[in-house]
Amino acid sequence: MKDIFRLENVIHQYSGRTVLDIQNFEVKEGEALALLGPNGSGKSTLLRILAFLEKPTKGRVYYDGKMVNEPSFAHRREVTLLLQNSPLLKRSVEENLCYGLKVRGKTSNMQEKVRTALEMVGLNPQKFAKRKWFELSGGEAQRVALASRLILKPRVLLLDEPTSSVDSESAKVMKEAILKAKNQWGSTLVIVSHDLAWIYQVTERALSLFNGKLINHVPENVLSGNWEPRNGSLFALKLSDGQIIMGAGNPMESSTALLDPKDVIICAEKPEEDSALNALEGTIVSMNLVRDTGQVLVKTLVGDKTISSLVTEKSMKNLHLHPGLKVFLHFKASALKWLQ
Ligand SMILES: Nc1ncnc2c1ncn2[C@@H]1O[C@H](COP(=O)(O)OP(=O)(O)OP(=O)(O)O)[C@@H](O)[C@H]1O
Repeated sequence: MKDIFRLENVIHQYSGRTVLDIQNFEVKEGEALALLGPNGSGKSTLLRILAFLEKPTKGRVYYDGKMVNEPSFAHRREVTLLLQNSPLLKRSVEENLCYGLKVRGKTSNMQEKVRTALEMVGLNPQKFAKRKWFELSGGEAQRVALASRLILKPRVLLLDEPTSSVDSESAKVMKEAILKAKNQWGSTLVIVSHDLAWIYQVTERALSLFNGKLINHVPENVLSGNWEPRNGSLFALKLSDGQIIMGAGNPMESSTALLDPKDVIICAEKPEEDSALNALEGTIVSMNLVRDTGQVLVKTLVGDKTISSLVTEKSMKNLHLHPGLKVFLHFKASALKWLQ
């Protein structure tokens, strides 16, 4: 598969403050990529750069193998962005859907295309085509916004928190519509979402952003705070409930550690005391099946931190894990990796 996007040494700043710093980043044509990361880590900024709505302060952006200096109409008509609450035109549903086609001069068979696009997002065309923008629920409005992108059969569909303010039925229908676009037309998908269960059902690869940097392909635990030196090469981070996380290594200037969820083991009982091993007591707050892997991403609240662990479905059943359950998280101090 060829690269549809390639970014090289991209830096983006607002008022002199660097919010993105990406050395290399590629998106393959036809793939579905998840962009994860905490609030303010730069995900939306990266999507706006990919949508050619912003030009990075420094660095090179390649689209379809060619470096883009000044984005043209041709770029923008192939790449479309859907936001959390994408505004609709103050017109009927049908007119909203036709707008993009008209701008692109694709005015043949518009009625037919409107019908297909509405059906794709689970809205009955007879019921919805003539409705005004204010005669829709939040979920329906977002589905219309998605349909108005899908009708264009976009080469690239960028989605920024597409389901965060919709009902679960709309989220399910939107997932199916997006997958159809990928499977039928080969649309490339880049999706930002905090809904891990939803995003893992749509995407096949995930990258995480932290402080504007791409750090990993799995949802990492980011443990930041005041790491204090302890005996030997151990450092300690005190949590709000008095428990302490121990990390081994040399944090230097950095005060942020990454912990792979695969390295965090869930135990029902308190493990034996060992300074090189962490054993933290917490309460499970959520559990999501990770698509195709047979693993479950379990989030546990420990003091003021939420720590994710990946467990197999089998051990989930053996341990009778469920939200609300008190558990112990077990991981080696050496499992922490320091972000420089
Ligand atoms: N137009 C802007 N002007 C100034 N600062 C901005 C602008 N847009 C974003 N920022 C800042 O850039 C940083 C990255 O923001 P961005 O919205 O890309 O993060 P995000 O990961 O999408 O966050 P969230 O998940 O909360 O939407 C933040 O510190 C934000 O305040």
